[in-house]
Amino acid sequence: MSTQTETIRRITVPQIARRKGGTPIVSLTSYHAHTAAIVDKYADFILVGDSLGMVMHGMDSTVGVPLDLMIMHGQAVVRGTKKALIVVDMPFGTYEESPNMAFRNAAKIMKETHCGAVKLEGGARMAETIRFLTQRGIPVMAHIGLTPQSSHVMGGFKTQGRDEDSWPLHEADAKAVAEAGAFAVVLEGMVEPLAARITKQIDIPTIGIGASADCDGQILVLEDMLGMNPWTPKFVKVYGTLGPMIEKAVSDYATEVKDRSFPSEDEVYR
Ligand SMILES: Nc1nc(=O)c2c([nH]1)NC[C@@H]1CN(c3ccc(C(=O)N[C@@H](CCC(=O)O)C(=O)O)cc3)CN21
Ligand SMILES: CC(C)C(=O)C(=O)O
Ligand SMILES: [Mg+2]
Repeated sequence: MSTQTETIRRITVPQIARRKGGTPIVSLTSYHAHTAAIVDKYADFILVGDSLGMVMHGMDSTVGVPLDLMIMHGQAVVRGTKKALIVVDMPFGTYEESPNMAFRNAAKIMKETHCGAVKLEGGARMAETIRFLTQRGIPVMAHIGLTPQSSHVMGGFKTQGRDEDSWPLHEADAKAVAEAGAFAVVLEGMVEPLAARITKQIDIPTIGIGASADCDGQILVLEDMLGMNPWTPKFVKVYGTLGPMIEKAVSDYATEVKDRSFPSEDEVYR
């Protein structure tokens, strides 16, 4: 059980906010208790991302992810960790309609998972909601640039800011979420110079994914950097080879079952 005191012992929202311009903030996603326990040793915050719909459940976008699924994975990650701040993504359709709706669903996520903050997608258009939530006790991480929940409007997962004429809009989004009280903002899938500019223009930490090394922190999807994802966008650096390792283990097992070398003396009861 995660008690209130344990929650306070974790890295806090103000501690993350104070990292602006300091040592880069380390973050990864996690959806699973045991892997989150490993990530917890190194990450400042862990995101239970709605990318779990695609990674864990084979969906082709994040649009179909239900709130209850986010809550179940959020609970798993909170149970498996003790140090990192846990941030849970609000899934599509649970916050856009009104600040009231957003508060109701964000409060449900926080009460049922004991996470420390929520994240939602959108810039200027979500500013009123971000202010409403933070003023009522719910810390909000914002997310601008490539916002996967809007992929149907954008026509896919498209890098943002390729046309310099669009930069003022992205800069206005960043300023609007900072001004509204977001404690940090994810900059996803935008050209490097735009992400670097935004990082200088606002006083909350920027967390980059497919953005810039000048961001105040970086995040990747854990399974992508572990080498478990068959498709990897350009911004992913693959640090591990879990896909091939799983394949080797499963194929060795299949061979040994068929030739009856598993189970051996060591794995049976006498
Ligand atoms: N496993 C996983 N990793 C992620 O980073 C991730 C998800 N899932 N699901 C939600 C979103 C979707 N994301 C994506 C998915 C694909 C591209 C992609 O294919 N990008 C192209 C660039 C296209 C362009 O430049 O317009 C690429 O080639 O990298 C980018 C972000 C990031 N998020
Ligand atoms: C990629 C990160 C920022 C995210 O929103 C997710 O994993 O859902
Ligand atoms: Mg997400």
